[in-house]
Amino acid sequence: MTLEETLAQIKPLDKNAMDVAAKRWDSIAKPLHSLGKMEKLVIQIAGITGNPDIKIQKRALVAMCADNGVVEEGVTQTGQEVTAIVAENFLSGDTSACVMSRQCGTKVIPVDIGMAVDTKVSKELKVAYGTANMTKGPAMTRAQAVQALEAGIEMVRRLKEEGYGLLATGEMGIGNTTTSSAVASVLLDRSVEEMTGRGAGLSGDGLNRKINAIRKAIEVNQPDPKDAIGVLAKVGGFDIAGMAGMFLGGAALGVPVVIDGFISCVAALIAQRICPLADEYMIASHVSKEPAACLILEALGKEAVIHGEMCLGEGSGAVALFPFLDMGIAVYDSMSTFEDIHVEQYEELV
Ligand SMILES: O=C(O)c1ccc[n+]([C@@H]2O[C@H](COP(=O)([O-])O)[C@@H](O)[C@H]2O)c1
Ligand SMILES: Cc1cc2nc[nH]c2cc1C
Repeated sequence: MTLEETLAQIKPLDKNAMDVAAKRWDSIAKPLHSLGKMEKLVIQIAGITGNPDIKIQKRALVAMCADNGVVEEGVTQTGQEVTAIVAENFLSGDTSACVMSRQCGTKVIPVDIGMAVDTKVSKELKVAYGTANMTKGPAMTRAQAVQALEAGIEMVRRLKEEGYGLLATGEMGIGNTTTSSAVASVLLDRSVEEMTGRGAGLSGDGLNRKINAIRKAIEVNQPDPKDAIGVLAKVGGFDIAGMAGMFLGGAALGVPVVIDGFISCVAALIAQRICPLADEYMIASHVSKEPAACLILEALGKEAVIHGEMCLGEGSGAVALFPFLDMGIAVYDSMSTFEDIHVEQYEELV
């Protein structure tokens, strides 16, 4: 499915399905609205799928793995080779997000969307061998940005066909908090300092180098904030693009896609700027400890469930939401109603 075809398919949420789901919650024998965001998320999922009959779904975490040319500027705590090592560990089940996923019956699928080297991870959807150094010119071409968006859309299409009904976004890419801060600073029109944090554990000097590199990348590339694909191409990354594609694909195909941490939030923001209707289809999970994450969620109008001071990436925060969702869906699906237990509700006095 091309990007253009995908965007043409995105419609508002199914309000009828949401009304039926809200009524079902209100009939359940418990204080009204007392399961808070559990209730809201289940109603949102009914709107996304167009079906108020929600069952516990086959679910997957897609980890978009890519390298970022900007690491040449000394903006990270570890070397670029870590991307490939962790990406391969996704295959053997040996990353933190893999361990968490096993706890909640989630299949983990790493995708090489643009790593600098080839690994055992499938490179079927690979766009290029890493991005260019954005302090010297655009990170990628516009055509590559579209190709990476379409790779994300394609993952959602395939997984839906295989019966997956709930997807978590994840990523692995040394340097991707630098690109994410650059994109966030441009799209939200906020200062680079405010949007930049320590990523995967950067020291004081490193943080200054990171801020300067982002400033330089923005100065050299002059991204237009009104052109989200242009911003993505100039100062973004393939990992961000792949996740943004997943959000657009989820919106077009009626599949709930869960936002993870900072990098995933930036991808969600790009998807929303490409297609404003798409944000209704995104599910917020947690607020990353990276300083800009809460500002991006606010700009998206999303309230996360988990305030856990996590900032690991890989999709770890997104899968952490799954047990919460499972509990909500189980109550929604199987709990007795007021009528079942012969309890009368009084009319609300106005
Ligand atoms: O998801 C987050 O909020 C998050 C915040 C900080 C770091 N990370 C992870 O750390 C890596 C990027 O950090 P860095 O410092 O290399 O830009 C990347 O692989 C992410 O998965 C992830
Ligand atoms: C080991 C390691 C694992 C990661 N997972 C996500 N980002 C990461 C960064 C590092 C350094």
